[in-house]
Amino acid sequence: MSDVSLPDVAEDDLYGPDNLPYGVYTTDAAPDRRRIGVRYGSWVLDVGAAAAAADHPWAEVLSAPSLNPLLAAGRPAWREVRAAVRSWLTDAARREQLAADGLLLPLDASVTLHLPFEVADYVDFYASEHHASNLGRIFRPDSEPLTPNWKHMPIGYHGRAGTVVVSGTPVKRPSGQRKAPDAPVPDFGPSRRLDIEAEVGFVVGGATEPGTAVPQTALRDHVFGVCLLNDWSARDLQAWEYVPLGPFLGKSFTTSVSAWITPLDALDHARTEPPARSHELLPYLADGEGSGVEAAGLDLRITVRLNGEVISEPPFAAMYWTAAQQLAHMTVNGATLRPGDLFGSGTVSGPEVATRGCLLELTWAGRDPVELSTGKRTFLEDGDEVTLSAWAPGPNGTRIGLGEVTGRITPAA
Ligand SMILES: O=C(O)/C=C/C(=O)CC(=O)CC(=O)O
Ligand SMILES: [Ca+2]
Ligand SMILES: [Mg+2]
Repeated sequence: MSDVSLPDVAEDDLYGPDNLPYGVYTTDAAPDRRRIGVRYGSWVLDVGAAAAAADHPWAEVLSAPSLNPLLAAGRPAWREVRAAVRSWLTDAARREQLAADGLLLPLDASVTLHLPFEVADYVDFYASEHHASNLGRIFRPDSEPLTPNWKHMPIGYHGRAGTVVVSGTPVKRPSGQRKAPDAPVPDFGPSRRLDIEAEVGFVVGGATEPGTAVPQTALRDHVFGVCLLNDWSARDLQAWEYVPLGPFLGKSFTTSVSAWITPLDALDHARTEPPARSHELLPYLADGEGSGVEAAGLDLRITVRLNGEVISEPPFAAMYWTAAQQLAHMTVNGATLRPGDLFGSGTVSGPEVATRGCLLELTWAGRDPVELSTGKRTFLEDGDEVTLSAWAPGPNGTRIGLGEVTGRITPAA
């Protein structure tokens, strides 16, 4: 008889057998040995060691210190590994054996989670009509809220892959050029308008050759899974620098992602129709019948907490552009994909105030502070902690947890 407590999950666990997200962890006993883990309830499976013990064909890829080799292996590998892990973890005797062998460990303080993949290229989109209209009104009050291109293509920019960090990493307040609208010249100093952006990140695998356009129908061949993403944004730096090339230093200092990557295959019950289109789309972006991709929208329910208090609940189902359209658009010019590419959805904002995904919108540029039990907030103060969490509908009324991404603001140097 083994003396380990039985690893099991309740039916309503956010991390049951229909979820099985991937992460990378170390233990206090082996702090230098990064391993790929699959989360099962409040347990983590050492999937490389479990696959090696089972002589699984993808054992070598699963024994890497990051998810990149698995991302490179492509969809057939993702499916085979997911099916194998599911079969191991839904077999109670096998689970008990894995725990007895030390391959299924409690997710406790002795386990440290790391950035699960090396980020190749990072792109951030701007796909919520509510967010884009609100930002247009705030940043460009004398123009139409949406630019003329907005409903014809998913607008995006290339971000800084090297500053993507895992949940829990402190976020140092950036310094830079700030210029108030009525000031004659800019000054330099710590951002006074530090903000969040609640987003969903899409993790890409399966490389392409230069010159290849990836159609929407290939979404599942290239999107391995989703994470939560906070695109920390210094609004004062951004407002002064962004004309005419777009966001730069105001967003490149830190981008935080959740430690667990939920496979796209775990989100089948969350698929939804995107909103109705008011403009006819070019064929490579057409949805519904024209695209061959049914229901590429996703019903993910996000919660934003500031110092533990809920300040917003952005609905991902309200996004105008889908991940399939974003993937098709970012490769339509023949740009390659690399394993580890990451694209952000853009800030997720719904139609109501309490569903807006950033403080700039929630407070209308500081005019209407958010009320916390500890006082009012316009933008973030040093010591503030922001946590995004989310879940999606799963089979039979269950919920699929998308983990959380958290970060605390530390003072500028
Ligand atoms: O409209 C602008 O000038 C700027 C918009 C953003 O800050 C958007 C951005 O990072 C994209 C997004 O998250 O939706
Ligand atoms: Ca953003
Ligand atoms: Mg960023």
